[in-house]
Amino acid sequence: MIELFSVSKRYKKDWVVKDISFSALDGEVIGIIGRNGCGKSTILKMVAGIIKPTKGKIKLNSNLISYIPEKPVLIPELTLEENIGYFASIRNVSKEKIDKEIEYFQLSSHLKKRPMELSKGLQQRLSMAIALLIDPDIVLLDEPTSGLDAESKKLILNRIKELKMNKKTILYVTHDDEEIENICDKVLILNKGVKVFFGSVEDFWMKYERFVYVTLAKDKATKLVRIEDLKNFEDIVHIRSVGIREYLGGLENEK
Ligand SMILES: Nc1ncnc2c1ncn2[C@@H]1O[C@H](COP(=O)(O)OP(=O)(O)OP(=O)(O)O)[C@@H](O)[C@H]1O
Repeated sequence: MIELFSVSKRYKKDWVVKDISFSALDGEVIGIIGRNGCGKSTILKMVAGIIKPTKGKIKLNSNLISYIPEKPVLIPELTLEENIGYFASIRNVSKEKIDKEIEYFQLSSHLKKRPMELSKGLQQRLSMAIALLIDPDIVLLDEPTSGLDAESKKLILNRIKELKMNKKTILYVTHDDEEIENICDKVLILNKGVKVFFGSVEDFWMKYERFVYVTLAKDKATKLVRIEDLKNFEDIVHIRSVGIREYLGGLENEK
């Protein structure tokens, strides 16, 4: 469990996280959403204990925490096998657990390669494998699937679902609407360091008016339409939902 009580962070004169409170229960995935620079990574780093809040308090029910930053932290001189071995030796991890992670993330045919020789997807899979060696209770992920190939994405998302089933508490920074709908139980929406919304995806859509994109047969034009206004169109050939991020981006652009 993760609890934030009125947490704020200041860098020099700038408050980049302002008075944030929320809690994440065991077995919950909380999506952290917002534009670039709105304080998402700063929140993860404060929960991970890498940086300290300027104000407020963070309570965790376990100190078994894994933080997976957006860019994998690997030792360039070591092979994949040596990287895992090194991190496992610091944490006293069994050979059985190492083999399990290598197998899960399908890394066995790449053991002798150095990080530079691995694709972005394989580097991220290795980073996840290392992070999960300690069997953490709290997992903090910063856009783990951003820019990855489909196979790596699937492996990582399935593993997150499994962690959730095993009652781990997960904070998940994402820019991906589909992932928000598929794996997040709740979302924390930030704007310039301020909490705009915290609650379930369903509650978000109850609170904010829902729009969809429709394509009309007549001119094949795509229009943004309120759900309750759909009945006014007779020639719709395609409907696409508007995701949370897209929705928030649209609102900001309209201002
Ligand atoms: N060490 C630092 N010193 C000074 N300012 C910082 C530092 N780290 C982050 N910032 C600033 O704090 C703000 C929030 O940064 P943060 O990385 O938390 O945003 P983010 O929402 O994760 O952005 P992105 O989506 O681009 O990763 C930004 O304006 C950033 O420039």
